[in-house]
Amino acid sequence: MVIGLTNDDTISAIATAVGEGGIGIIRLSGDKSISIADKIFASNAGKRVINTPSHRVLYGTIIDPENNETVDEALILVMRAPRSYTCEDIVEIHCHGGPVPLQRVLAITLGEGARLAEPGEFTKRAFLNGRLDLAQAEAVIDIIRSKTDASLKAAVGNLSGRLSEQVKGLRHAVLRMIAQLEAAIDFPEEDIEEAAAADVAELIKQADLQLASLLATAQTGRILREGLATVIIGKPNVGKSSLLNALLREKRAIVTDIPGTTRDIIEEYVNIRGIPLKIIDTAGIRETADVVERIGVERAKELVGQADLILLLLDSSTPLATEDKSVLTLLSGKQALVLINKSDLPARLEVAEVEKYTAGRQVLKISVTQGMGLEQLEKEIVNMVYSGQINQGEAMFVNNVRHANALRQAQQRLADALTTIEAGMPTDCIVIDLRAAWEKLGEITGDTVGEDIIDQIFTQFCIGK
Ligand SMILES: Nc1nc2c(c(=O)[nH]1)N(C=O)[C@@H](CNc1ccc(C(=O)N[C@@H](CCC(=O)O)C(=O)O)cc1)CN2
Ligand SMILES: Nc1nc2c(ncn2[C@@H]2O[C@H](COP(=O)(O)OP(=O)(O)OP(=O)(O)O)[C@@H](O)[C@H]2O)c(=O)[nH]1
Ligand SMILES: [Mg+2]
Repeated sequence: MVIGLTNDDTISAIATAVGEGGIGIIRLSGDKSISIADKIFASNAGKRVINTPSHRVLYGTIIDPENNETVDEALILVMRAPRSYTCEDIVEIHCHGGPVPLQRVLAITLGEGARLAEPGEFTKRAFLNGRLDLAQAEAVIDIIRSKTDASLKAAVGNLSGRLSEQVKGLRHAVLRMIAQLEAAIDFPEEDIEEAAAADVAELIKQADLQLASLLATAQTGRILREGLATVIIGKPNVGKSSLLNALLREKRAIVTDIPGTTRDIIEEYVNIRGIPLKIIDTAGIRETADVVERIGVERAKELVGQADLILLLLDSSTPLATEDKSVLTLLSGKQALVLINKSDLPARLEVAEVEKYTAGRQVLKISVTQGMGLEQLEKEIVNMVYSGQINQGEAMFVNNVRHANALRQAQQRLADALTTIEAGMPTDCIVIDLRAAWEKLGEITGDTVGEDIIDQIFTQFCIGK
């Protein structure tokens, strides 16, 4: 998509969700917002939009200028540049929240010279006009898409600039290192350059610590944003679908006592104590001649490869079968909890026996139908996600893969600079590595990032945001 330099246009879009709602909002941004609104709005008190100060509301009706027809009753909110979300003149038209009035009012604004906004264009303007940096703009979409209170909290922290501040601090530190080295180059004495390089080596180590502690939050941050990809596996009839239903607290998947009930995968989001789980119920894993079931089994095995967490179910009422052992081999290299289900029934399978095959992974006894052990299961999941992250309430999370990658690359560049120093290479070479680190960090805040990446980020937004 080409957006290019379209900042002169006045843009318009429906800002609220489609469908019926109490009220709905059409938002205009740009130089002509106020004059367009003035033309299509009649205030009950006889006031004019063009004379309305910033952050004031008028009450009246929207009139179609084509035929002077009254379209809807509305409130008009005026926010004048630069005191607005986009730093441009903004007018919001609050009308009744139905698709027909909203589309009609939108069409009227377009008829008066506004252009339909591209996805994310309001927030893109906020970024281009310097109200938000790129990481903050990305936090806006994370807020909209947040899945739990904890995800929301992480995103709101990023909108307020918590991550940006740290990144800016790091960039500043790298810039100071470059300045120190460049100043030393100008001295004829060799030992001044060497001393500067030794100072910078220390500073790099400090910056690396800060980067490492930021990156340590990335795994949890990604989970808060995208959900913990959790796959339930096990041989047929162990209670996988029952567990999904119990965690969801609704009867989502079909449960029967017939092995091979679940054929296709079922995917749902569930909120486990603030952690969003993308939970996937799979077909029971076994050798089978049934073509449909076999495809289901193959897909279950594939999903294991992509999962963050595996919940492997066994049946307490039967000894370990060959099928169980083959399912257990799938755990290799994965984070997993092993659950011995149906522990309400007479036990034929003990924890100690199972532990022979689980390579130190935790084994819990549960009964889905009796609700036994489910609380502990939820606690263990939370522990796994937050492990090592103390003080999570106030913590800042790198919740975005793009940011984590840029941080990792910056860290690599700093490591390169350190190697360069230790090899006694010329100061110019150190500066090249440091500059690369500085640029990588700038990609997070959008200070050093190409238009293609910017476009790619904002086109993921919804229209009207
Ligand atoms: N109706 C409505 N609700 C909304 C938004 C909106 O645009 N419209 N927002 C966005 O989508 C969010 C709020 N974001 C906003 C950010 C800045 C300004 C603003 O006018 N800022 C000025 C004025 C500050 C002041 O007077 O204190 C400024 O910063 O200069 C408004 C909303 C969430 N709720
Ligand atoms: N006694 C007892 N029965 C259970 C328990 N959990 C599930 N069941 C029963 O076990 C049977 C199979 O449950 P499902 O949830 O359909 O098992 P599944 O693993 O999804 O089975 P497939 O989809 O066929 O692979 C049902 O009759 C459940 O009611 C439990 O904790 N105790
Ligand atoms: Mg099932």
